[in-house]
Amino acid sequence: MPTSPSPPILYSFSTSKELSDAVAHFIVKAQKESIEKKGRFTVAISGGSLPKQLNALIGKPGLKWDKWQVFYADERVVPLDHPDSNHKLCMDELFSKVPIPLDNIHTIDPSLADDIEELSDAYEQELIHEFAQKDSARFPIFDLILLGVGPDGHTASLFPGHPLLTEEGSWVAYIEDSPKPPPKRITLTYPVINHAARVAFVASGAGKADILKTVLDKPEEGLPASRVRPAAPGHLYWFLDDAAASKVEYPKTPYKL
Ligand SMILES: O=C(O)[C@H](O)[C@@H](O)[C@H](O)[C@H](O)COP(=O)(O)O
Repeated sequence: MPTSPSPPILYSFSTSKELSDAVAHFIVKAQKESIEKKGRFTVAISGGSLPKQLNALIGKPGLKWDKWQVFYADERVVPLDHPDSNHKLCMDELFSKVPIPLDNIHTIDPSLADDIEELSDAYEQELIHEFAQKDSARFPIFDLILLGVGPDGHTASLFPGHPLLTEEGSWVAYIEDSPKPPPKRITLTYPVINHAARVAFVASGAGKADILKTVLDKPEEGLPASRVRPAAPGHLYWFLDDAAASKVEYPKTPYKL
């Protein structure tokens, strides 16, 4: 049974190249451990600036792309080739440049867009198909969930003050009033995020400095990103650049490549 969360581990890097290289190194290591244990690597990825920051994975040795099972931590309810689609973004930035079998990338079904509840349930079924039969767990245990953080402290499509923050049963939930456009989205819920083996936030730039100070130094304020606390044996990692980390007092750990 999961127990109380271990403290977050914060890394900060002086350049965006060092940040991307460390994130790639971390992912290779997580992938290796997961494949050794279970023969597969289950990952959930957010949108925003994150997919671009994964570019150090392109051409990196040691990656077993055929063992990856990729889901989206959140997705905008738009066609898969729409400029707002997180899937399109991830394809453009990463997946079209690496030998991952397309069947291993689990997208929403935009043909259900007229009924967002059905679309969200169908995505939950996609997760159940991957996880429930194999791990028979109440919630899926992702090997890695990669998240960003927005200027209001949101993460995935979990926004401050939204009723979704208290969702306890569903694996996937939908929102139709996202303050960040586009308004219709689906998102993994906290029970899923907080059951993961590893959750890693990646954020960069001085524009994130104030919100990261609140998220990391004042978790009691309960911003959505502060509520990400994977239960033991899960771990939470923050990969920042020095500009983003400039106001944070939470102690940094040196990253060992
Ligand atoms: O689809 C989305 O909108 C994202 O998943 C969202 O949660 C994102 O990760 C943050 O808004 C940070 O975005 P940036 O990295 O672009 O600041």
